[in-house]
Amino acid sequence: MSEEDWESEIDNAAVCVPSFSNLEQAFQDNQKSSSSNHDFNKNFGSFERGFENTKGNRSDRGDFGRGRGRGGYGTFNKDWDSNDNQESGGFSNNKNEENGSFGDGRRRGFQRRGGFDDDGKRNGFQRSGGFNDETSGFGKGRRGGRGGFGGGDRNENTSFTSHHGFGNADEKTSLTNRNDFNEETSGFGRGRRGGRGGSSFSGFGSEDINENTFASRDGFNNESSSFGIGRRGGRGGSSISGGFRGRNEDVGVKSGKGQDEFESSDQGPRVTYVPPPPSDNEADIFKHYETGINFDKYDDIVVDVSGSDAPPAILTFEEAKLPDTLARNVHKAGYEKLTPIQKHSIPIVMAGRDLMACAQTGSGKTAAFLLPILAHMMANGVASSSFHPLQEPEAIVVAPTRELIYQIYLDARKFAYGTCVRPVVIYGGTQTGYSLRQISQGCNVLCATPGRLLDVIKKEKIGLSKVRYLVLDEADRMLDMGFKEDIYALLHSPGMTSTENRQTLMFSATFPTQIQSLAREILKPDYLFVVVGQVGGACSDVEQQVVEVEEYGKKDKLMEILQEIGNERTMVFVKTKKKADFIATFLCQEKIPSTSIHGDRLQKEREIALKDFRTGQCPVIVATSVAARGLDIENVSHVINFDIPDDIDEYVHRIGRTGRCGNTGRAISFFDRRGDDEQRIARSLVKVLADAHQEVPAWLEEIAFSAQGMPGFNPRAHRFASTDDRKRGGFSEDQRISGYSPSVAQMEENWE
Ligand SMILES: Nc1ncnc2c1ncn2[C@@H]1O[C@H](COP(=O)(O)OP(=O)(O)OP(=O)(O)O)[C@@H](O)[C@H]1O
Repeated sequence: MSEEDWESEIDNAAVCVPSFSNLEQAFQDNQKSSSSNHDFNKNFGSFERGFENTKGNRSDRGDFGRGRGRGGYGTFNKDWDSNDNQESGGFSNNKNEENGSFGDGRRRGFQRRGGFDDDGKRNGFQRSGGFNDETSGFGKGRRGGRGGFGGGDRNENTSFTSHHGFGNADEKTSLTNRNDFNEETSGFGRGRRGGRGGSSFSGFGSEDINENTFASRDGFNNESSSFGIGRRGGRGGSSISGGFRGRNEDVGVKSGKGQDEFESSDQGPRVTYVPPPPSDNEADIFKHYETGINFDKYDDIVVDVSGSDAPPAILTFEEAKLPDTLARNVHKAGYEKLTPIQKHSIPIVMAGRDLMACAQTGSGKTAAFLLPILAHMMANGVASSSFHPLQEPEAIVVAPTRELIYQIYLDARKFAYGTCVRPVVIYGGTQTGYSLRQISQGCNVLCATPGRLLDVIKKEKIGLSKVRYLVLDEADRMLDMGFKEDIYALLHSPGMTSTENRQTLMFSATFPTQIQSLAREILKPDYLFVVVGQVGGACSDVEQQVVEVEEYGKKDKLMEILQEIGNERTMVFVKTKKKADFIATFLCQEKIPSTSIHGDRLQKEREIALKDFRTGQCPVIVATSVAARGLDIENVSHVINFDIPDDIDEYVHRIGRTGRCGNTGRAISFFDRRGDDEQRIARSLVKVLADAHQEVPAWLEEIAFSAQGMPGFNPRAHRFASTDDRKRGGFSEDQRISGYSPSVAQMEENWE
């Protein structure tokens, strides 16, 4: 069979899989019994898609991978769907023995060597070689052909029996070690090594299944496709929790260095996810939430504009003299009054100046750059772009996360509604072909994550010679480690307009002085710097509270707070991806409908998670730093820092997910005085609290004071430029004294 044939093989395989009706029933029961599991069922929907037309009795024969006597992808027999896997061995051997699949031990199946056999309860998938030995697996491993439910010694101590797993929930044997499952072993169809296929099966079975069952998936599927088809990942395999994973679907992280926010088409499996198109309904396009009681108080915030010949601020939208359609759209979006950053940025951008702008979270920075760009483009008679394989946009907006760039795109689309300006969004985790199709249909304003942008430039689908506006949103992040290289690559891409011939605009709520000097290199020398309030200051509408909790007491404290909060929308930030899954799962078990978002989740899952959070289906989302910046979600009443970030800017962005647009919010941060991050951040935290007129606990002040002796702590460093760094001769004290280092949270999210 040729390479290409695998796809059809897997398609056909769908017909041959066993019946999941019992299982489905179990899931449905499950859904009824617990409100926390709806996502699982949603995922199950996808799963069905992958295995549609299943024929009941074929299960006896296994063969997810459709025959060839290779065991294929195994069998789901009655033990499976009755959630008895642990007790009875789950994938009991009888039916499968003959057929490979889950049976027939050593070389092919699950039993004998542990896995789902009679020892299931004791061993789960573990100990004696995981599911199989090196060559077997659900079918067979690399040498054996297809399948590869994984295996290998690494599975030791890694069982599969938790809420994420096959069987009944069992905290003790939960999936916290799930990643071990894969490393260097085949693991459920760990593609390249694992042969063809396999499955992740995360979240089959018990009543504890819920949205977070996905958690194990990535562990299993890393570098593979598993149940998908996967170029590298071998052929086939499944990601049941995430639905069918097609060929070469994204697994998120670019290996080695780099951001999790994008993937390069050169590396790793190809992505097939095509996001659903946004609604075309006008009411949906202009849907917005109300400004809060403190919106008018924005006017009291001190604004500092530095640089020469700054144009005067405008006070009203009328003064902006926006083209009629744009003005109408602004009105329809519910914008009646300008925020301070808009008052200053709009005339500056319209005057053709470069800009570095810093204003508190949730104060309308997106419109502050989109409106003048669109107005300018319209006033200059932008040509309606039409189909062409190479597009040359007039404006490019770059942001560090997929969800954020999508949000910016929606804003651009809203403001450009009914005009000939066509915004397009492209981002990692989605099919490249889809991005290219979107671009080729016409593109005036390109919103992109950096990796995907470089990709399409390299493919010569985007030309840069007409770029008049380049926006870096969350600019400090974009110039920080991880993204900096890409931004420089963008700036030096062939055909890119020179600094003199374009306007470069940078926006953020934080701007460490070190980054300001980097930023200067890509701005015109006469750029203007607008600071609303204090650079890096927290949003004044967020009530901040720091609670001392030791690590082991955090879960209980979280429960206590969430029970108090009730159904209000809450974001819980943790330090690692694994912890995000773990906490979300824990909350679901405690009957608090929760979801999670982090860089190891598939893009589709990330979008579903966010949607569930936005709609209130899951009022709690547990997130890593991937969700810290920019996300604008209505009615987030609380942010809880389960783990304190090790970087004060990260803290400011995280708590800025609440208290937006004049609304009030509350942030509660757990502080374990023995933690390194806590020691590192203590002093800056005290300053942020004090600056925002929040209560600073005495014990925190004490810790901050004693933190001076901590390694890595720089007592003279202050990260709070009150204004333009040029005023201090271009170098900050902390820059001179110590090098800038990225936050550990960023490292975890981006580099892991
Ligand atoms: N002038 C305005 N009138 C009413 N609502 C506005 C106005 N400007 C912005 N908004 C709304 O305020 C919310 C926050 O705006 P936006 O997301 O642009 O904030 P931001 O400053 O970019 O925040 P962050 O720093 O977190 O990225 C959005 O819902 C936006 O639609």
